[in-house]
Amino acid sequence: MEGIGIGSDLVIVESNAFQFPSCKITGFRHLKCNASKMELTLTRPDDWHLHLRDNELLEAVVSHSANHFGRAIVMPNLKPPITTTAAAVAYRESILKALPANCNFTPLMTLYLTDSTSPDEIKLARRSGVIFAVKLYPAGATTNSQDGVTDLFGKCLPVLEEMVEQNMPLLVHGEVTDPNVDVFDREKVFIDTVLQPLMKRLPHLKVVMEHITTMDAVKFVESCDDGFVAATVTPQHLVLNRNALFQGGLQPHSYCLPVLKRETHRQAIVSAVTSGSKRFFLGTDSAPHERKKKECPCGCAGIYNAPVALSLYAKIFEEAGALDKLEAFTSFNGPDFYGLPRNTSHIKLKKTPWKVPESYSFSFGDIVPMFAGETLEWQSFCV
Ligand SMILES: NC(=O)N[C@@H](CC(=O)O)C(=O)O
Ligand SMILES: [Zn+2]
Ligand SMILES: [Zn+2]
Repeated sequence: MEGIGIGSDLVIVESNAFQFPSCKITGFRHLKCNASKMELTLTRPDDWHLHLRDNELLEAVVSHSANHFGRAIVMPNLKPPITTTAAAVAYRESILKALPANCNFTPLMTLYLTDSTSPDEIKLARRSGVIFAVKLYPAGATTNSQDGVTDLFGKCLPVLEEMVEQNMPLLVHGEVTDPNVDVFDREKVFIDTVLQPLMKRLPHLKVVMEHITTMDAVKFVESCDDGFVAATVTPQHLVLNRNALFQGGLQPHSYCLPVLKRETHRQAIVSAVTSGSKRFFLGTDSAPHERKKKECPCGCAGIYNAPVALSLYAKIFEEAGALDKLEAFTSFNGPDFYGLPRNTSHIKLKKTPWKVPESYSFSFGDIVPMFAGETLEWQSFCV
């Protein structure tokens, strides 16, 4: 086979097999290389966990997601939360209104589960055609979760049974709220005390463990029956460990929930997503809060990563020598799990350094993105 040398670290060979220093990618049809740049063409990704907020914040942030993602599962933790089909339909309208012109972005709506959600509401949601999942926030677990569920097995079983009937996935913020449980152990304890019993009781309930942070979550997801349990993974839980919270001082813009964990957990999550398993897919959990609500004595949890997410996912897959598995993670595994068609349009990722803005300014204040002011290697472009 004849190879074209293009610098010290990359070689193209005519058989469509590429040699990387640490890996070999074969038959990856979209990878194009030239002397100094690497360029990937990917089926347009979707974001299976996104906070778009409402009003001026919605208008401020929506284009950062809509420019690069085809669809997004939109979280319902507004004030007040989106607990009814009617509210979700109205919220969807306001998202569509806030979109930039000529933008092909579809919000996939969710319902916020409460102790009093009725099985009829699930039927209505399914019939609406615009609601694709129901979100479980244990009451008090995270931002705007005060109206969440206090007793899943005691209060919500009829609703969960109806969700099985309707093939409606349950999305979980998987942390217990017991103040006696160490904050770093809350995901593991949730798996042991809620998710394991739930899957025993309702093995045909579709569940997405959102924003997983531990090797315990990886093991749990991998141990479940195929097609019923999956997980979303954020950029921050792939690129940062808990040291980032204290790097040179307290770092509010690295604070999210579930909180970052130790390095061994980060490595387990990287291995899981770059293994090519279909059970893991892209969910940014991009969660914008105004700067003054992050940089204050009691800062909100949530990282605004929409502008940098694709860049960081590409970096992780590249470092793992698994760029050939990136497209399944960003663009195939999610729609396949939800039973939706894959997108047909494409985006490009180019290895071209760019500087993340220090902040984004709006009339109401500013928002600081993840890795503000830093230089990242991959950039995404619409095609
Ligand atoms: N992830 C976060 O830290 N915050 C999210 C809520 C959530 O996803 O838990 C938010 O809405 O701000
Ligand atoms: Zn959450
Ligand atoms: Zn979230």
